[in-house]
Amino acid sequence: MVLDPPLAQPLVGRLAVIGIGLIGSSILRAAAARKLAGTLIAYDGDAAVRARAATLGLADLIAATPAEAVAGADIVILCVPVGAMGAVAQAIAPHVAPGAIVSDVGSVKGAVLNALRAHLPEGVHVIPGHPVAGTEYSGPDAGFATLFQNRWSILTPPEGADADAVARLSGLWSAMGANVEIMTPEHHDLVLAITSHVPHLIAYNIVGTAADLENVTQSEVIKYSAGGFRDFTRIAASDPTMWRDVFLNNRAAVIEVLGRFTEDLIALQRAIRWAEGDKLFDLFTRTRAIRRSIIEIGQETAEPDFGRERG
Ligand SMILES: NC(=O)C1=CN([C@@H]2O[C@H](COP(=O)(O)OP(=O)(O)OC[C@H]3O[C@@H](n4cnc5c(N)ncnc54)[C@H](O)[C@@H]3O)[C@@H](O)[C@H]2O)C=CC1
Ligand SMILES: O=C(O)C(=O)Cc1ccc(O)cc1
Repeated sequence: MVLDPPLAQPLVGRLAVIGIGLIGSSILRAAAARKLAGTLIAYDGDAAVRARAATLGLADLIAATPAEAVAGADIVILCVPVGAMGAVAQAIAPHVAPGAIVSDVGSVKGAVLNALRAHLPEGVHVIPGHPVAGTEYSGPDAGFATLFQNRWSILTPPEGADADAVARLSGLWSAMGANVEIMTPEHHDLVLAITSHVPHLIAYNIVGTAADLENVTQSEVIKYSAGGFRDFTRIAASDPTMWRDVFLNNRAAVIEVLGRFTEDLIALQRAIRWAEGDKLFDLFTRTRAIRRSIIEIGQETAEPDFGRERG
């Protein structure tokens, strides 16, 4: 996958990224590759990450404090775990210029909007966002410039948000290759509960169950793990802090979806008990069609290659 060529004129004067992990470093790489900002500034709470980001040349300036990072910034994007958004918003609040945009990339939107609005002053445009793109890897080395190419980036502006600010943020994501969609935080959190959060929970659960069984079967779980289980282990290798925070901050939607999921699972269990092959066959036929339609609209490659496609 290739990025479009650099812009003749940057879209943003100063772009500040707080949290230089997988997503933050991918934004920095994409913005640098396409010259989307006059100046790129980055800050991370971990000194070792700041040092690594400097070695990798990820920004024009690696700030020593959150205050230094956001001073004079036109757009600030918080790329920290969902549970850390409030503390970062509080730390930057006195230093963000009026009229600046503060956004984020968190996987949950309702709780993050509340956390940001609780701390940031009125004159700052709070426009939460979520690029629906990632891998099971973390840290500044894991990012890559093409991560957002042909992926959705969802913005969840609060009611009455400044239309020009939303357009500027949307333009930045488009320039990084993303397709931008706008929705309410509540809708986002319900949709992502079924498409991302509960699937991750299922992966964590099945790998945990298999690991417990392994005590009984003495390594056979690993030895004979076929394609399906291996795919689950990839997802279950995702960052524990990030995913703990996702579940703690999207509890209502996850519990709602889990309720539906367990009902459907029990129905499958019953079909197996009573040897109702038609029921199983019908469901598997429907789900196969869903997978094929996802491939057709280009949101997935036939062979997943997350994390291998660095550029
Ligand atoms: N990993 C993924 O596939 C995706 C993650 N997201 C969201 O992006 C956000 C970041 O995730 P990743 O980049 O994967 O995580 P990461 O673990 O790679 O990076 C997070 C960085 O934030 C820093 N950090 C933590 N607390 C901080 C604080 N209080 N102040 C300053 N820096 C702090 C950490 O030191 C770390 O370098 C999360 O909110 C996550 O929900 C969104 C889409 C995909
Ligand atoms: O690695 C995968 O399969 C993912 O699902 C990545 C991912 C993780 C969290 C998000 O909020 C969005 C994308």
